[in-house]
Amino acid sequence: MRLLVTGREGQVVTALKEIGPAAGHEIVALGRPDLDLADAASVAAAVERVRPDAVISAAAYTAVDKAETEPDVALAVNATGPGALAAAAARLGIPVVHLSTDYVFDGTKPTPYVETDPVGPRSVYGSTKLEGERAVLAAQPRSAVLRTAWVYAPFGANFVRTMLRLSETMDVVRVVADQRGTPTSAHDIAAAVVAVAGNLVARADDAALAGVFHMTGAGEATWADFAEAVFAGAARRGGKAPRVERITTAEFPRPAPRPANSRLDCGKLARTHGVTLPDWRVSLDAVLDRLLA
Ligand SMILES: NC(=O)C1=CN([C@@H]2O[C@H](COP(=O)(O)OP(=O)(O)OC[C@H]3O[C@@H](n4cnc5c(N)ncnc54)[C@H](OP(=O)(O)O)[C@@H]3O)[C@@H](O)[C@H]2O)C=CC1
Ligand SMILES: Cc1cn([C@H]2C[C@H](O)[C@@H](COP(=O)(O)OP(=O)(O)O[C@H]3O[C@@H](C)C(=O)[C@@H](O)[C@H]3O)O2)c(=O)[nH]c1=O
Ligand SMILES: [Mg+2]
Repeated sequence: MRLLVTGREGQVVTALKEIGPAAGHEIVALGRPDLDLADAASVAAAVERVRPDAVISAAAYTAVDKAETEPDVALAVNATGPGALAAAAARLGIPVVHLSTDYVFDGTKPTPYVETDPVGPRSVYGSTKLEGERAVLAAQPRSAVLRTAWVYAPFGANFVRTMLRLSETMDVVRVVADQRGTPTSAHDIAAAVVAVAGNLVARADDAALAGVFHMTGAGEATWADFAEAVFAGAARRGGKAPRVERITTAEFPRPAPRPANSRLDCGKLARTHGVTLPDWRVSLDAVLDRLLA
């Protein structure tokens, strides 16, 4: 397949550029200024120029706290732009795989979220991503919206690299222990996105392949558990392992609220697309190997 991916340096787009060609796929990654999600005309022109087999909507305004003071930019990038992307895909008759987030939920459910649970975003980032889901599915119903969470990679801005950076100078790192979710590797996402796109292209008449799906690593953790696993992995490779001080969300105030429960039930994706992501601890090990080898 020839896949047009939005963004150039993001975690998921970079992982797609790494794994796509080896699997026989051409990855055309386009970002600003050639494809600017805040400029709908540039988005449509890019899709028409590349004429891909499917579009992967991986770019987003992901700075969760900064979005609180830039709601207009976040809405343009996370919703209006993806809507224009999906409209252009619909005109060419090609499917869209669009990435979304656990932050569409309020986090009050005591058990993992399923796709039919009511949404209730508590942040500008979450509400603009929800608008993006709706814009994509309205413009091109033959789309798969994949909600993932807690994404990390050997590159880019993510929690694993933040923790390793803090470990250089700190003996104790304070990390919230009352938000629960599942870390998800960008490379696992990339492989899953290719599989889902392949299904949508190969079985264009199968409406069950479209819609909203949850897609995270397997297992669960708090951010404090995640930090401890990063430090334990660093220690096994001869690096520094600060102590994690487990704190509450109230003890770590930030502009945007985060959901207390970010766990996503991924059964629908497994049943419909045959896609299951590995346990988060296994994938973390592979990323630490690359970062600390
Ligand atoms: N990071 C996470 O923890 C999570 C992410 N997601 C979702 O997964 C997807 C991938 O996230 P991730 O790879 O981590 O994202 P990153 O934050 O690593 O990268 C964001 C990407 O978006 C691009 N971008 C930002 N603004 C624009 C714009 N105006 N026009 C075109 N491109 C733009 C950036 O471009 P450039 O390369 O030029 O800077 C970059 O490639 C996103 O949809 C995100 O909402 C969901 C759950 C968790
Ligand atoms: C750096 C740091 C963070 N934290 C907490 C804050 C927060 O609750 C949690 C994670 O911090 P982050 O800044 O990585 O969180 P955040 O940017 O909110 O991560 C989110 O990004 C968006 C794009 C998503 O879609 C989500 O799935 C999620 O991955 O850890 C600590 O407790 N101690 C620390 O030293
Ligand atoms: Mg962040």
